[in-house]
Amino acid sequence: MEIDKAIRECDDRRLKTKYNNAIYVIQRALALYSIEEVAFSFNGGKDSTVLLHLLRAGYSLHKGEQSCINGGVKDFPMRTIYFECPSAFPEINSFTYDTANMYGLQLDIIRSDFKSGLEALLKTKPIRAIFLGVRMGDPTAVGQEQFSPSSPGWPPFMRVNPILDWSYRDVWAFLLTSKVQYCSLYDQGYTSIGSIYDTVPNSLLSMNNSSSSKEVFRPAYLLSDGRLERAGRVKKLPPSVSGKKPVVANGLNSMDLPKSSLLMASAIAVGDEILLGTAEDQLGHSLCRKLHSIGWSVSQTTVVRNDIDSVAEEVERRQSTNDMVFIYGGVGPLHSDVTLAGVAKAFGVRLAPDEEFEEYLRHLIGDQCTGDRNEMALLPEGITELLHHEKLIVPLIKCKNVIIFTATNVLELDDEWNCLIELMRSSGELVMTQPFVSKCLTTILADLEVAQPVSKLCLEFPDVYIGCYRKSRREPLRIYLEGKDQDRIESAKEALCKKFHPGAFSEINLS
Ligand SMILES: Cc1cc2nc3c(=O)[nH]c(=O)nc-3n(C[C@H](O)[C@H](O)[C@H](O)COP(=O)(O)O)c2cc1C
Ligand SMILES: Nc1ncnc2c1ncn2[C@@H]1O[C@H](COP(=O)(O)OP(=O)(O)OP(=O)(O)O)[C@@H](O)[C@H]1O
Ligand SMILES: [Mg+2]
Repeated sequence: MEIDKAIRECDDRRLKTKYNNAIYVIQRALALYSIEEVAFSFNGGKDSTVLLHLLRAGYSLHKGEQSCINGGVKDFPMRTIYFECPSAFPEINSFTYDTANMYGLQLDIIRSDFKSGLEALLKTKPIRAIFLGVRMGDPTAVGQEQFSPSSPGWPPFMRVNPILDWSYRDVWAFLLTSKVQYCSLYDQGYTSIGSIYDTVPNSLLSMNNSSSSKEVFRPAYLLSDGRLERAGRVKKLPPSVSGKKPVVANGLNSMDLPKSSLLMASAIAVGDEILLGTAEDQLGHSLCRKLHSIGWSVSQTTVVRNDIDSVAEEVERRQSTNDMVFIYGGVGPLHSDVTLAGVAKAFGVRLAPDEEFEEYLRHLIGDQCTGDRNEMALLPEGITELLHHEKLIVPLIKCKNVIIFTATNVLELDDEWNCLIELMRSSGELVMTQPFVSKCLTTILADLEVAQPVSKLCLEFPDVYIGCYRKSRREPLRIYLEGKDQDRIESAKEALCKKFHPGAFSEINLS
């Protein structure tokens, strides 16, 4: 079979791995279901074109035809479904029909929507499994495996996704290596094709020549960043206006929130080395100061082991009771780097290859990243948002209300924090509440003398945080008053002083 031969003879190791895995899925599906019971959902797009040739190769191998030199171009009896839509590009339509002709596909053309079309088809045909060219990163791929039963409410069939883990690069490596035809739109700058109403050529491929009136585009395979595959799709609204909620408690919108409201965060350090006493957690301290400086309260800082369940349990607990959770440590390619797996587990999702993140890593570490599988580019599926900032070489990772810092020291944290604040401020996602006001008083009075009056003061000023601490047993006691209302802090201070003889307290500046 010509496809199989072309891939096996090429020297792209990654492509071979992807090909072998896809062929394996196809062969297992063909072992499970008879050829009458399977169908191929083909729409002339690049992903389904890849799948067509994988299916031809897989079917041929399944039948033990490896020795067939010409590959039997028309020997592909699998039922092929095409949902034809009036808003499809004419080039897509003609490519679909021409391809069906060339390979002798038995085309079932359906002109209704996917669901009712499938309902009608499955009533008359014994179809039990449908092959799709869905890839991770496609909006519809979330939660799907290579074998995924159709969703509740859909007619029952198995969705088989042999190229689920293929990237944009993998798709083009396959199409170019196997030298098969693809829809002409991909040579005109289209990189992902929807309908005529929502798809334009990808401007990143524009060869903008001012002397020519018609814009010219380079072919799709020259798009170097697969993460920008959908840049030619009509833009969705930016996060701040697309209904995404700012990070605040109780489902309130930032606009509704009084500036004095208390927002709660917690920090999780992941590191056996901290628990072993080998290293110190300096980031937690720095993070508390930073959060405090923007008026946020920190409910807890914890240290957990480099263990998926420990991370998952802590994240699950904290994310449900805090407005935001910050986690650091345990991010990278080492055996102990399990933070992302823990976050994924906490939210009940799996880790999936993230093409966008993989491109960043590829630019950062180049060749070391071109393996068959890049573990570092696995991120919690469907809940991850990459926060890009020009000053960061890799974007920050945000999973719902959990921010994952990659910083390993305070200076790196400063950089990540500053970028985060800038980004979330401009998108309206982070509410900057009124900063805290504090006063610190010292006294040489004994603890026993101040104990009761200070307890009473706490009851009189429930909105003011009143704390006592010492730097050492020999030094004076420090009483700390903190809150968001300057006048209340002043009143609490006066009330405290009135309870003792004049001069019993003196105010010190802590900054
Ligand atoms: C053969 C086939 C099977 C599908 N099965 C399901 C399904 O089980 N559950 C579902 O929610 N959507 C299913 N869909 C719909 C797709 O997930 C998706 O909504 C559809 O491709 C629309 O994408 P678009 O809006 O980008 O055109 C199926 C589509 C096709 C073509
Ligand atoms: N109109 C359709 N008819 C039949 N199958 C379809 C249709 N639309 C989508 N599909 C199935 O869903 C898969 C995913 O569609 P998707 O648009 O992501 O990829 P594609 O169209 O193959 O390539 P591209 O991303 O370049 O548009 C297709 O490969 C195909 O299997
Ligand atoms: Mg498409």
